[in-house]
Amino acid sequence: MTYQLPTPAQPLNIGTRGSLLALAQANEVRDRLAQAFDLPFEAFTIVVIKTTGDRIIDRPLKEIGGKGLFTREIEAALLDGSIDIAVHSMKDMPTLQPGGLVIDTYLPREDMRDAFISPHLRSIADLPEGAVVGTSSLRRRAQVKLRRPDLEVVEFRGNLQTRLKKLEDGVAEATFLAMAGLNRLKMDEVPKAAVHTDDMLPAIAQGAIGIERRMDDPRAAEMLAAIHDRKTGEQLAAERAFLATLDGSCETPIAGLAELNGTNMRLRGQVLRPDGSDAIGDDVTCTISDGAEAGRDMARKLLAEAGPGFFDWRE
Ligand SMILES: NCc1[nH]cc(CCC(=O)O)c1CC(=O)O
Repeated sequence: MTYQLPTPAQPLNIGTRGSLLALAQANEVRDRLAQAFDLPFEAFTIVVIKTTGDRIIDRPLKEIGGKGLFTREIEAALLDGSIDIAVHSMKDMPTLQPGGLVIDTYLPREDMRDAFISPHLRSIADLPEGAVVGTSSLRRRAQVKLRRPDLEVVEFRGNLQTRLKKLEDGVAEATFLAMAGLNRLKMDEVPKAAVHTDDMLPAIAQGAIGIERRMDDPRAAEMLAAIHDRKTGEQLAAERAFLATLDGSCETPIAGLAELNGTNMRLRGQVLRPDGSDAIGDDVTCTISDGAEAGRDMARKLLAEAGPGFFDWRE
């Protein structure tokens, strides 16, 4: 280490949102850094930052709109120096960071699959004709309707506990959550079944934690390099290149997953009409170092196939 390591008197400030999942993720980053540099926990402070997305909980995300709903305030804190690093669910991160900030560190990826959550049923196929499913995710809504046009999808926002309560109250028969979140929170008692990626291709970067820092902070760069997971970085390079070229906003149902096999990468991508009436997908294999290029190529191919108006609502 070339730089002065943090100490309890001058701790490294770790910024995060305040949800249970966000805190678990920030704690994991602190634990890994403490371990890697043999530092006491007191050499790190976890700074909770409330974002616009956390503040507005009574409206669908797509209505509030705009990218970076869950990141703007955290990135401002990085830029003004009140925090040194920020921990994010990469699924929620825009593909571009504000000038002066960079994300180039990832923890080992958790289970990237979606979980089917229902007190009594095990899979989408088990749902009776016309059953109600809750989700706030445009991707999951479109994927469910694609597979089962008979199902009714209702808006389901709020944290994990809120959603589980809604299931208990019978507001819906089932919902979906990321396996990663359930695993990180050790919510073993939640009635869940992992959905095969052939049945529901996950969101870009689902299950991956990324760490953002100032570009001109060599100490943070050197510390983070010690806990970086190269394989997750390679997967996300391809997935996020795919997303960036699609220019996906939170209003476009997009799915994608890169998987590594030796020196090869299998990349799958999917774009869907928001009402689930149509979907276009692709599945390619390339060498890992070509992943980002494969992601961009796939995006261009799917966009050409989709044509203009593909993402428009059609009620
Ligand atoms: N959009 C919310 C969000 N962002 C990250 C996760 C789960 C953890 C992850 O994918 O890393 C979730 C909740 C969910 O989809 O169940």
